Amino acid sequence: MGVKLGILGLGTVGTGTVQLLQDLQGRHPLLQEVEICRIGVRSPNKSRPVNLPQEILSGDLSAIVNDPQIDIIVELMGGLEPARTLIMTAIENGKHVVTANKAVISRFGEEIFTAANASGVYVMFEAAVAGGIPVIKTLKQSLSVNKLHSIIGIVNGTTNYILTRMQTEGSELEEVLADAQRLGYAEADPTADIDGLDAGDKIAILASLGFGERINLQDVYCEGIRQITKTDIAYAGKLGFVIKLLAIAKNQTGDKSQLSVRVHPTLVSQTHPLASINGVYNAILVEGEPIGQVMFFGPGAGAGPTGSAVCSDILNLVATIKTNTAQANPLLSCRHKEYCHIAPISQLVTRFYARFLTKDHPGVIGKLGTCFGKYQVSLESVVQTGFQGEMAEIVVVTHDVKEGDFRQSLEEIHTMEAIDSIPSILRVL
Ligand SMILES: NC(=O)c1ccc[n+]([C@@H]2O[C@H](COP(=O)([O-])OP(=O)(O)OC[C@H]3O[C@@H](n4cnc5c(N)ncnc54)[C@H](OP(=O)(O)O)[C@@H]3O)[C@@H](O)[C@H]2O)c1
Ligand SMILES: N[C@@H](CCO)C(=O)O
Ligand code: NA
Repeated sequence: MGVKLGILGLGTVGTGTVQLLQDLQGRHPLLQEVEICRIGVRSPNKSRPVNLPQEILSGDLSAIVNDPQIDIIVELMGGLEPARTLIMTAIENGKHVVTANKAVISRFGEEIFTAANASGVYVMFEAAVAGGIPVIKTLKQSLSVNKLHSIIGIVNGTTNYILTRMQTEGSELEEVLADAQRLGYAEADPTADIDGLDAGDKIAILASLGFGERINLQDVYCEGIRQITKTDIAYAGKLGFVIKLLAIAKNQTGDKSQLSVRVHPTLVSQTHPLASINGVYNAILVEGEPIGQVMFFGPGAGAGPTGSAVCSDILNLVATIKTNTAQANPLLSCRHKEYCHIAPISQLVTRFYARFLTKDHPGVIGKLGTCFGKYQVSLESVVQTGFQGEMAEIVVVTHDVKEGDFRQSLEEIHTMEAIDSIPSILRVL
């Protein structure tokens, strides 16, 4: 007997998944057991780039998750609702679930995985983070024998594409964004990508797998790339850095009480392995004991790569169904019980880059230095190269400092007569 799939959504990822399942030569033989039974879409009569019997397509998604014949529901529609309710119904009906939906998993993980464990089914989500890069199963299985120190990723292709082009062309964000939308790399509403929210969902998922407990999405600090200018990219370059939107989960103390989970644009040394990840590509650098550093690189989106991730989950489920064991496989099910304590961003210890516009008075750099000293901010470098109109431009890079102390020093600096403005404050890896 074949394993029967009900697929919800036949857009970019759904199409990539169906195309892979329709072309089985040279792939794992277990995929031959898979039978695409029903596909739910919004507009069943729309023309599609895949050949399917018309009767398979339906606009009644609820009927699919309630169909007793279906073994696995593959949710590839996106959005919070009705995706969440359909996933929950599928689980209650004893069906395994595969989803690419990072938004649903990062927000409703507790409800979904608790229900799945109670129903004795698995919810798989390899496609939800970094598309085709097999990072979910790797963190859950291969790397889970390590004690992790950090997970640092470029997990949003749209912003990496924009930052890469700003860097190579010396352009401003708006120009590149408009072009990226025209080329179909950025969505019509790019908010979730540009403001770091998509990367926030993804690092919440990776952190929960890497550090063994649930993450409350509200605790994840998210800062996007809207404020990045070509001026900062140029200064960063002169100082030996590139600017990347990094998603970081880091255990600052080793006892999980100081886990920091955050997304923000970051100055990355040009010699760091993540500095050379350009365009729409994703990469994730994991550091743990005893493995040391391991990095995954590849396509984070697109029909083929994401379809590959979805089908790898389907393959795992087919193998499980075919082995017919009543025991839950702890490497496939969710083991989380508690929520992680996440340190507030004010407790973060990091280096900073800051750019000041000041009056061109004697002694300004000295006054800045004195104020920094008062708040334990030690400077690694100070550069004054340019002018913006009448204003002198001063760029500093600090040594490691507690974010709360640094922000306090900036509050005082803001009140100085010689300081016009502080156009940018960025963290340095
Ligand atoms: N695109 C990527 O490269 C990528 C990468 C990683 C993860 N993901 C995730 O994969 C999921 C799907 O993304 P996608 O890019 O494939 O989306 P998409 O191209 O917009 O396709 C969505 C599909 O779902 C159907 N659909 C949406 N809402 C529906 C509703 N309320 N009722 C019935 N059908 C509905 C649409 O039907 P119609 O075709 O009839 O409109 C369409 O077939 C999302 O969770 C996304 O975050 C995408
Ligand atoms: N919008 C996402 C797609 C993959 O989740 C990105 O740009 O990486
Ligand atoms: Na993946």
